[in-house]
Amino acid sequence: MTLIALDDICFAYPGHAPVLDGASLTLEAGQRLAITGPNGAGKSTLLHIMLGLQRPTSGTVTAFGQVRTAEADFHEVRRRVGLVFQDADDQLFCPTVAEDIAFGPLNLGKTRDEALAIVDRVLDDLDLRHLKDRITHKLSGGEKRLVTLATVLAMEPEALLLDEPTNALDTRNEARLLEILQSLPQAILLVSHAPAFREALAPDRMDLRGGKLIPA
Ligand SMILES: Nc1ncnc2c1ncn2[C@@H]1O[C@H](COP(=O)(O)OP(=O)(O)OP(=O)(O)O)[C@@H](O)[C@H]1O
Repeated sequence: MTLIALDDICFAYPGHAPVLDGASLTLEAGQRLAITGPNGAGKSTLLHIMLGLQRPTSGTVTAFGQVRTAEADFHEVRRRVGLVFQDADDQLFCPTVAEDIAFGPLNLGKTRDEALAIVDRVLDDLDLRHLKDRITHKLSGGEKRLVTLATVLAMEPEALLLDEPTNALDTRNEARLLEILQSLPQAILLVSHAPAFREALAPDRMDLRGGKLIPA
């Protein structure tokens, strides 16, 4: 089953040369797909387009069987697809780790008790219980990355878009993250410059060059 399809996507930031020039891909349920390409190729932009954070100048975004164009179309997509941003500081904005993780479930209409149970479960799953009451902005870079993943998993998404998830992780935490991600049932679209991590998690790979995606 196709979860997300990009068809012939073109995109330029206002006043700049095109970043995407006919990029197409599909993400199937359970698939692990890596996107590679040089710095500035447009990989993060592509992930943002999938969630409607940027709108293509032409081309089609289809998610869960429906073409998505207007802002309202993307609300459901953002509920069902979790994005781990390249920069953790773009994602963490509550005073404590527990509040940051509870934020998504509360927004989805869970009660306070339900949200707190989810916080405990996700922190246990990721072996991060010790961070629960920490002040988010005082975490180390690596701790922030792992908490970011926790905030996304708390939403129980059907697919994960991971933008450089190993950034700021030491070797031990990179290995732990790999183990955690390998154990998840969700489809994963991975943008990563770390070849060993990428190959271990996502055997299928597309290369973004000249604004197009080419099977690699
Ligand atoms: N808000 C913006 N306004 C103008 N240009 C932008 C904006 N955001 C990104 N860009 C430019 O668009 C291009 C694609 O950026 P993007 O972050 O998608 O690339 P990337 O492939 O993810 O790069 P990296 O591997 O370095 O993270 C780059 O040239 C970048 O400088």
